[in-house]
Amino acid sequence: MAYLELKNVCKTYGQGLNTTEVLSDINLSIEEGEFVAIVGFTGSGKTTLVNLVNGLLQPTSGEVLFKGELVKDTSHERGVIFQNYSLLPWLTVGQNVAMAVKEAFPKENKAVIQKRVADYVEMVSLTPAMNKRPKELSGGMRQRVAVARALAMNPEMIIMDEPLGALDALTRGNLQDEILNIWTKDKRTALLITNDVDEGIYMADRIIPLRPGPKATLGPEFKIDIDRPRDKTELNDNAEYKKTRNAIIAYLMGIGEERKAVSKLNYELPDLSPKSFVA
Ligand SMILES: Nc1ncnc2c1ncn2[C@@H]1O[C@H](COP(=O)(O)OP(=O)(O)OP(=O)(O)O)[C@@H](O)[C@H]1O
Repeated sequence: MAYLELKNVCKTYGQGLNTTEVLSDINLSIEEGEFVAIVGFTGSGKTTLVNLVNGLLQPTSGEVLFKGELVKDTSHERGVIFQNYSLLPWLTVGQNVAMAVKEAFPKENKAVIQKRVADYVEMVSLTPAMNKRPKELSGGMRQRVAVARALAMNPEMIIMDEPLGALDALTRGNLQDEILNIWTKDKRTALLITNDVDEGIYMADRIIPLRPGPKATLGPEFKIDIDRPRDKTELNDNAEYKKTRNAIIAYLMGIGEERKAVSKLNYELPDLSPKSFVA
């Protein structure tokens, strides 16, 4: 049995003449312990997909199953790191993280909760900002609080909706490593939505493109056959990395060209710029 399974999932917004089928016939199967990345075009329905997996949205048709059960609601078994950091503005950094930890561990005593909060705030290097409110933080700092908050809840499955997009390269690299550490150490399952092909190759076991909508659907999967732990500095010279990256980019560029030929809409490609990783 797959750990997470999407079977023929379609999602439509609007009614009558204003109906748009955003996602069409999505089939996805993720095994326990896997790390899967979905690379998608801007506006293709990535957040809709995350919300279906998370339980915030229900499919118009088809099924989303988590450990064999229909996903009907959100659950802290599936922790989501959203791209828009969604912190409570009247709570400090520590209080924002503590609220989530208390929800996930309602029976734990105050000292255990405080220790967990301190550990995760430290993990994202925000201990000096522990007592600050979101409006006193930069966008990147807020995003780091959102990462700490989601991971501190110890979710069985980590779902990430372009979580690191707003961050500078160094912070982004550090958080990628922290997320990978937690995924490895705690044997988690992860679904990463990203527009950064290199981030997908560095982190995932498989990359699956989400073709642009309307009626976005998943493309063929690309397996990332590179041993772990992966070394960012060595990746640039790794033949498998180059081969996989080229294949994914050729596929995405092909879709871009195909779409341009049939539509005047300008689709924004995922980030394909050549990259040197920051060690
Ligand atoms: N609640 C809604 N009602 C109507 N249309 C919606 C709703 N939510 C999203 N859409 C539309 O569905 C499409 C996909 O949106 P979604 O946010 O899932 O895409 P995305 O790939 O996450 O976008 P981005 O890359 O900009 O974050 C867009 O055209 C959007 O306008």
